Amino acid sequence: MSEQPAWSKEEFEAQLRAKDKFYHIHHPYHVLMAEGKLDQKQIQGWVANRFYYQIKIPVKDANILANCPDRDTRRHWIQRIHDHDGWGEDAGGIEAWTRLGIAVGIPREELWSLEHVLPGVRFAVDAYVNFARNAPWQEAACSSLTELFAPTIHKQRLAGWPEKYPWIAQDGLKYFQNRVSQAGRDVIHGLDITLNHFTTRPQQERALEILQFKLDILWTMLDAMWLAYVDNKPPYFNI
Ligand SMILES: O=C(O)c1cc(C(=O)O)c2c(n1)C(=O)C(=O)c1cc(C(=O)O)[nH]c1-2
Repeated sequence: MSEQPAWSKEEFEAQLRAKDKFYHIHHPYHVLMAEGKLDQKQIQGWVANRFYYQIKIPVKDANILANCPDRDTRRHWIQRIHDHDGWGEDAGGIEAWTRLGIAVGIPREELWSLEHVLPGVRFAVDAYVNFARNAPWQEAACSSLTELFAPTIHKQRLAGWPEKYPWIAQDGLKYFQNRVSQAGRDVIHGLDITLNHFTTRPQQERALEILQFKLDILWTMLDAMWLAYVDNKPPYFNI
């Protein structure tokens, strides 16, 4: 069978964007969160587990930099590390997430101890870091494209939480505020790399698989949290 013709860049981008139906915004844990139906323990569980994702994102990006021989790309990509680790006066996203933790009632030391991180969440996040370490840098860049869908989810929290979770101090939501513009900027660069690197139809289909892999990571993190904090069945609960 002969190879299918490549999609145009517009069609390829549309195929990538069509993956939004698998975004974790549709996961039942997220749906409950958006509806204001999570209790404090369940919000805390999410914040404490997502912290592991937050601290690994710059490690993931450092792996992409380490694999990338193109200076111009590195000059752009390094911004992501500054966004999370902080730079100069800006304390960065990890610190903003720590403030979110404090706002939901998790002391800084407790959050940073990682004591609440579930094995399933750790495995999923580590799979993302390992992928970035081992894959060609363009594939790793492509895997960040779930950020196409992230501004919507951050805006949903900013719009809904003050009314649905009035016990969370407004200061805690700053992380989401910062990410709306940062994610928008990241996506322009990530999309540019992806649309120009994956040019044949099999390569474009490979890009869709990579994006699905990343969607699976985000979804699987929430599966682990659902079992632990909604079904009250954390690992070894029955021993
Ligand atoms: O809160 C979210 O739902 C969400 C999702 C994602 C994502 O889609 O990967 C990211 C973020 N937040 C985020 O804050 C963030 O910094 C980020 C970086 C990346 C990435 O893959 O490089 N994804 C995301």
